[in-house]
Amino acid sequence: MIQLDHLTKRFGAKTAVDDISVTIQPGKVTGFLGPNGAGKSTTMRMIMGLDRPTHGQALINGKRYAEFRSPLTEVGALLDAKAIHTGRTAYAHLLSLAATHGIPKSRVHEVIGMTGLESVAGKRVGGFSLGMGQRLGIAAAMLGDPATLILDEPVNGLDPEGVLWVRQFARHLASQGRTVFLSSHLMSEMAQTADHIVVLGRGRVLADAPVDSILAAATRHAVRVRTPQPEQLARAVAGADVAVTGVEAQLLEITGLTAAQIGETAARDGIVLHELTPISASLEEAYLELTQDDVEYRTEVSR
Ligand SMILES: Nc1ncnc2c1ncn2[C@@H]1O[C@H](COP(=O)(O)OP(=O)(O)OP(=O)(O)O)[C@@H](O)[C@H]1O
Repeated sequence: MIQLDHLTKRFGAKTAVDDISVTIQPGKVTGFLGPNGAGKSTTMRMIMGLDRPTHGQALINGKRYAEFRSPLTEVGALLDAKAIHTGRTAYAHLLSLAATHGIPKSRVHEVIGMTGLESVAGKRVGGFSLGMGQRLGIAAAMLGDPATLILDEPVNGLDPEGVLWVRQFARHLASQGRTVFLSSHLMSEMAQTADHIVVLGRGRVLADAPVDSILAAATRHAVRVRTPQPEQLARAVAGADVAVTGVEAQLLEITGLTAAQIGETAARDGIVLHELTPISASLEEAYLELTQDDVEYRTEVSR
């Protein structure tokens, strides 16, 4: 479990993380979402003891990172996949990490197998693809068999196969009862990977909820109906939770009813329909809406 308790980080006048209190539960994949600059990496760095909070604290299973006598066996992290000595082989890299933490050689072979690095373990890390580098970073994070995993943008820049692998691996680790906390700036990716989502915008928590309820709240369901009898249809479907909006002369957008309910009402009243289309706002659109006031660097469209 990871507990963030009024966690705050200021860099001079800039507040990167602004008083966040969140609990990240074991046995689940928790997605940490937010636009660039939202404060995700800074939060993860504070959990890992790499940045000191200005205020508040971050606890892993009840302790601060600095209090662990053997941190690698408590928490593994992938924070910057490129920060690896490039001249070494993957095997040598993992072996030296293991040696300095009293981890047996057999575990190095285990994590190499677990992350599918067998065929490249003897190759120099400098020649690794991004995907292989990510796998190596995850292998290093798994060396101490930690109960808590923190991965910063683990799918960034990966091909579809790599993305799928990270997704399945994260789910597998959570199913073993581990706490898995991973960041992304892509809602669609997180919706497929996470059980629970924490959305950050300008250092503040904008949402902290199970992925299902985020999806339900985020997606707008409406039905587009084309009919030569719009007034009649609007009267026929009228009800407390129903909203009818005119889009064009013979085109309505109706919320609060399913396409089937609208079709049946129209049939009952003899109203002719030319089109009946369920529409839903994409998840990515909903996420942009949620964070639009919180994007630090907005792309200006020049005309
Ligand atoms: N060492 C630092 N000194 C000054 N400002 C910093 C420092 N580290 C981060 N920041 C600022 O804090 C804010 C949050 O940055 P952070 O990297 O945590 O965001 P992020 O959500 O991880 O975004 P990204 O995906 O772009 O890394 C940004 O405005 C960033 O410029």
